[in-house]
Amino acid sequence: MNDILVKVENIKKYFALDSGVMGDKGEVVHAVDDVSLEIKENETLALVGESGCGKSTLGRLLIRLLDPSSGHIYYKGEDISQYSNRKMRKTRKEMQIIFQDPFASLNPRMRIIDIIAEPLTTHIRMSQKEKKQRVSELMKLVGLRSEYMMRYPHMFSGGQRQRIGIARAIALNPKFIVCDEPVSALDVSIQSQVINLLQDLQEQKDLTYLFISHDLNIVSHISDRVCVMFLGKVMEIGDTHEVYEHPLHPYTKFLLAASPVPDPHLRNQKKLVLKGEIPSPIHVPSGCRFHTRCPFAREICKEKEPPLVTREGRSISCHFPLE
Ligand SMILES: Nc1ncnc2c1ncn2[C@@H]1O[C@H](COP(=O)(O)OP(=O)(O)OP(=O)(O)O)[C@@H](O)[C@H]1O
Repeated sequence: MNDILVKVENIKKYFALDSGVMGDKGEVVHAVDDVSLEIKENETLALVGESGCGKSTLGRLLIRLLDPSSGHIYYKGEDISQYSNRKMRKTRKEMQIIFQDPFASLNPRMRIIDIIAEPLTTHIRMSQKEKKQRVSELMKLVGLRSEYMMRYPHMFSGGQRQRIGIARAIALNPKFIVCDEPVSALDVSIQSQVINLLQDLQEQKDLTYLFISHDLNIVSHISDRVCVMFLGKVMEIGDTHEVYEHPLHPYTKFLLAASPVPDPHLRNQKKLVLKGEIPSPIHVPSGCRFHTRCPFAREICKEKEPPLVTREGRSISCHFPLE
């Protein structure tokens, strides 16, 4: 427990947009902009922030579904950021992803047995009997009846499809799973069942999760620590309950205040109203990139980017943290 499983150092992902029609210089989206963080073995680190702040891009970078523009990614202490596809093969078995949309992420023309067994058959040679056996075990593990393995995805509900996605993700006994908004496409009544399943599997199989979510209630329920991102950058990281009770970054406080939190103690927190719109990740503001929206911004915030400073397990990037 508490060994570092995944670590990123100064990771960046910039997307170059196509050049304009007049042949002018193409613009660059700063999707992930110099992020450093660690994920401990067996923990759930939640990644939160408004739409477009770079959560999915960061999740995909960590498991090398995307190549970083610069920076380093370490898995079990090894720098995998420049690994070739061939070299990634072994590591990739230990890293999986669960996607948001269980309708789009399952091939409608494939039977469930083939969907779940896909990662197995690409990595391991197995007979049809062994495949059936393993898929049957996996289906039981995620609460599905194995008699349904010859059916197609359209014959299942959203929650069941997400269970199929989860069975596929755990087929190779991974250690690290990026859960990218795994329940946000599901009915609220189904969400907690899938969350409980993820928690049970984590316990049984010693899994480590990066849990990407918009829903701060779910995050408070499932995560050990939370990382708050804004415009490609980390604003705050810390123990989830401590961050929820005493947010130190004005942006974290805003996110919590804007979210319907059932805890009456948190509900009474003073509301914080942000100015303006989220700036463009193409034209990132100078200094602290949050300054154009921050009600507490002063002159230095416009000029100097605050470093991410860690004290007593809490990291924060702000010139004037809240008391
Ligand atoms: N392939 C791409 N090409 C160009 N821009 C991209 C690409 N992928 C992502 N982006 C941009 O990078 C930024 C970060 O996107 P990302 O999907 O990582 O954010 P997010 O926080 O996961 O958002 P959401 O919660 O809406 O999924 C956005 O501005 C997005 O438009």
